[in-house]
Amino acid sequence: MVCGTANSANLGVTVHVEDDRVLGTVLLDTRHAGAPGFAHGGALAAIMDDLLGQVLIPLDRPGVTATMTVDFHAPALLGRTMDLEAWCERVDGRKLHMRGEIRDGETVVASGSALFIHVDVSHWETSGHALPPHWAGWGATADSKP
Ligand SMILES: CCCCCCCCCCCC(=O)SCCNC(=O)CCNC(=O)[C@H](O)C(C)(C)COP(=O)(O)OP(=O)(O)OC[C@H]1O[C@@H](n2cnc3c(N)ncnc32)[C@H](O)[C@@H]1OP(=O)(O)O
Repeated sequence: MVCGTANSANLGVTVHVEDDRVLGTVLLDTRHAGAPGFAHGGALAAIMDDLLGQVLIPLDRPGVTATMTVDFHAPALLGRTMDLEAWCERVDGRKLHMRGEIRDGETVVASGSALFIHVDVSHWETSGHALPPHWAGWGATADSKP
């Protein structure tokens, strides 16, 4: 619902990995409004959750959000391309401490911190839906990492 290109109702987030960081952009419009002209905080929170979750890829650890805090520092205007950045601050066993920012130019519009928990890929098999083929073996070597 945030970045999936197969979903025409996605929020239009695009991301890529550079070294151990996730960088990206998003351009919100009237579909994502809270107050007129301003992005809904829930849309920003969804973007933050997904952005922080993308850090699982360079970490090579499958995981899920256990808890997340989003601080809203400045109003997010619709119709502006905002920059996204996220990284892993600390790994403590299965606990993955993620941080990220949504910025409009030099202004940090929102910052986020989350605890993700490293899970086995089998965590998602309980839904009965097929997993993406490229998830097979994901994180198999993660436990041997520092
Ligand atoms: C190509 C790929 C693309 C991938 C790109 C993906 C992008 C999308 C990202 C979206 C991410 C999501 O929205 S994920 C969807 C939303 N999240 C969920 O559905 C998660 C639902 N919750 C759970 O399934 C479970 O509660 C888990 C897995 C989080 C934890 O259960 P568990 O495995 O049994 O582990 P458990 O023993 O309870 O907890 C392990 C340790 O974490 C701590 N812990 C657990 N929960 C919390 C918590 N809320 N706050 C503080 N601490 C916590 C425990 O105290 C414990 O610490 P200690 O005693 O060891 O010290």
